[in-house]
Amino acid sequence: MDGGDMPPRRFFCRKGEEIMSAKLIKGAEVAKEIRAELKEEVQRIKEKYGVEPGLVTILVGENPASQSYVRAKQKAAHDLGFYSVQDNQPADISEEALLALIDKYNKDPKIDGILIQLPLPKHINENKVLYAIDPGKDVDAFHPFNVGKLMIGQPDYLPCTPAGIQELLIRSGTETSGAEVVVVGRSNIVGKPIAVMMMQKGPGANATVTVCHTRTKDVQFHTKRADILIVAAGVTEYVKGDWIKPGAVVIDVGVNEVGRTADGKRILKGDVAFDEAKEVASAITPVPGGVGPMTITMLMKNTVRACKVHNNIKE
Ligand SMILES: Nc1nc(=O)c2c([nH]1)NC[C@@H]1CN(c3ccc(C(=O)N[C@@H](CCC(=O)O)C(=O)O)cc3)C=[N+]21
Repeated sequence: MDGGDMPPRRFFCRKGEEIMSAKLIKGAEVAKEIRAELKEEVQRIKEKYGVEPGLVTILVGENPASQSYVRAKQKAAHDLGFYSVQDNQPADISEEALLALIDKYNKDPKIDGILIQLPLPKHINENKVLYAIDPGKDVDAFHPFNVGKLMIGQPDYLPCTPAGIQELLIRSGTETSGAEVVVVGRSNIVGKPIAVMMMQKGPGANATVTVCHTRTKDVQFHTKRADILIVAAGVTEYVKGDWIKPGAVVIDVGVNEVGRTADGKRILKGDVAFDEAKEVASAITPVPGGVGPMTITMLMKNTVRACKVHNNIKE
């Protein structure tokens, strides 16, 4: 699926210096490993304590991409043996009714994690909704309380996509301490939190971080200096091969649907021009099969953690 099992192509870049095609950081495989670990943990918790992690995913409206993400989250929760609820609401649900729904799940002892799929319809104030989630059930870690705790290096929950990225860096053996990390994108969901996480103390971090965004004067100047380049720009194939320092590790957070196959499957491309980048980087995440599956896995991990906290399970 991630097209990565071709023999490495070799070519010569500078005098006699052999460059190989980049190693693929296969998020889909790492995600599978972690889910297998989580599944065992869920089993153990069920047997020993008689409780199961409970996750509700709330989807407002009928955006096809959102539907497909929510389906993937539900499937993952089901596969791990969670108690999982899919709550679909019409696009014209009032903000008041949505807040009431959140309150219901805040009070539901079977529910450990509440995920409200973003984006929400325009008539609903996203901030108001995110504030309404009980921070202890905020498995996305989007509530300002959890954002604040992350900022001071005391997170209860890590935001899922940044957590997945950090896990991939750790498991691929990438040295982060003292590394020049360049993040392209400043969203609240990816760019800002991953920048904060990479500069904290601790494993998979201790980096020097630069954040580029739409008002950055010379993005390439920065990306060319990166030992680790994290791209969450939301623009298809934005970063070209010659923007990358030879030997850099490239994390592509983009998920851009560029079309559909004859049988209706989504054709996805990242925010990095993969074919060029893989000839320059030492390691790179593919799209699909890179960061995306890790995001969902970290959501599962947060939900298991929430279940343990809610049931006073200390192991
Ligand atoms: N409250 C909230 N939490 C989120 O975590 C959240 C959200 N809203 N809104 C949208 C974004 C996007 N997102 C993705 C998750 C998994 C894949 C994923 O698994 N992608 C697969 C491909 C899936 C496909 O084929 O469509 C892959 O990259 O291999 C992608 C994107 C979570 N988000």
